[in-house]
Amino acid sequence: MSGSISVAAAGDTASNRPYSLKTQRRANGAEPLARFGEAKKVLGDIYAEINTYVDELNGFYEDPFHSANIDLSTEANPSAVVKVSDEQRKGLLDLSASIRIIRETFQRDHMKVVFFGRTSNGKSTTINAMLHDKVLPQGMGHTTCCFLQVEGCSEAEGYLQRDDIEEKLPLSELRSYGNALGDDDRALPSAGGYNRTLRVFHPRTSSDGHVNRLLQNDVVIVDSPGVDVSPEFDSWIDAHCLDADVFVLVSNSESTLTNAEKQFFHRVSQRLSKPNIFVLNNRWDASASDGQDTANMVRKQHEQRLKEFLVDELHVCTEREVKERIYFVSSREMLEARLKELGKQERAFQQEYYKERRVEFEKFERVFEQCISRSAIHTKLEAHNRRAIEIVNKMRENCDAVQLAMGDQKRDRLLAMEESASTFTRCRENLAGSNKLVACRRNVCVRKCMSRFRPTFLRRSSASPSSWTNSSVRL
Ligand SMILES: Nc1nc2c(ncn2[C@@H]2O[C@H](COP(=O)(O)OP(=O)(O)OP(=O)(O)O)[C@@H](O)[C@H]2O)c(=O)[nH]1
Repeated sequence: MSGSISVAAAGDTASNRPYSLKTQRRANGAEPLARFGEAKKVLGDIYAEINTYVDELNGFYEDPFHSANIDLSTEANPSAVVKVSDEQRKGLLDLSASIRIIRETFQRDHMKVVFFGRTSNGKSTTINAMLHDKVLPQGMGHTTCCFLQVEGCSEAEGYLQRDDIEEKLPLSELRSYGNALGDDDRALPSAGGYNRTLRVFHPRTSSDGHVNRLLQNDVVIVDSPGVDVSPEFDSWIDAHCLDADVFVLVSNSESTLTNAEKQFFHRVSQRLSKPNIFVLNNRWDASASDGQDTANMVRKQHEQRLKEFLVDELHVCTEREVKERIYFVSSREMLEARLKELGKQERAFQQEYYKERRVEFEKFERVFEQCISRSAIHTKLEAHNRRAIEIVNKMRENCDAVQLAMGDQKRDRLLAMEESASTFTRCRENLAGSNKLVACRRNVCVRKCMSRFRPTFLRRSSASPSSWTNSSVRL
């Protein structure tokens, strides 16, 4: 999948496409996570532009003559003025409503990764290592008691939000609400079991100016209660996984995958088509004490079993792809090293061969970032891209229908005008004929009058005028 987003219509050449993400990415050398934001921005611009056209068209449909600077006050019969049909106007209003909803929806779109695994395998520690900060509570025993969803916020101070109340809670209460080992009874799963969500809003940029790359780039990270604490897999998947782009199974490299972990991912792969699953064999620092040979044998055994699980059982990746999906890491070492580098702690836990594990953790992060960005663009933004093309096509159909209807109306009017013109010509000819007839009749009449009254007139006119007074002319 290229990640190239374009609403250019078929037939457009690559050179005249205004929105080629590939070109933009090449120009600014953007890293994988940034591509999602770029794609989102480009789509936002596209939808804003489409919206302008829809508004403009709407203005025209409402009052076509105003748009064309035609003064209707001089129109003899305004009710006969050409109008856009209700159907087309409604069609356009519907498009406008869809654009508004899509713009609102995709502003909320993000890249989402969900971490699963058995209690104490190190899910929270891994998330903290990836965030370069101790955001989530971590520790021995069963700690995470509900789904903790970490998101970026622009505020300087982070906050919490429960799924049942809107009120923002201070970040300092995370231990009370999200941690089964909390020191009071406010831990979340009172109703709704482990399926509850506590949203953890963490500043994208910390007070010391450190930019959190994942949160900065719209990545939402979900930590889950251990898969061994509850069998509510289906409801977990429905509530938290249907929009997930990537799943990370944090397993314990000191043991083997448990049935609960396998079952969970069987359910996931049944409900989602080809989910992107990464497996982190965590606590790999423990292998350092066993010597390299033993570590290599254990690693091979894990790799073989995990390959069978992902490729042969779940069918979620190929034999080639699986190499990029399995990692042997120590999240604790990684977290502590990063905290030390940021000056947040003095000493860092490190075992022999730490550097190899660090390289592997960083490789996981790189591949993970490429995968989540590609998946989110593909599943989330491409749907909006397709919808944008649909909307443009519908607008075009709508305009075509209006143009056709107006063409029909114009033709009818031309026909009516031609008919009126020929009636007018006929009337003028009739009038000219009538004038001739009247003139002719008048002449006949005059002649008749003359022939009848002329002798009398001449006779009288030859007599003296005094004789006229006592006599009258009889007609
Ligand atoms: N040695 C070692 N310890 C680790 C590693 N990762 C995590 N731990 C420790 O394991 C304990 C449990 O880690 P968490 O991150 O809380 O485990 P979790 O999977 O989130 O556990 P729950 O929240 O209870 O489900 C903590 O004491 C961590 O310090 C690791 O890579 N190596």
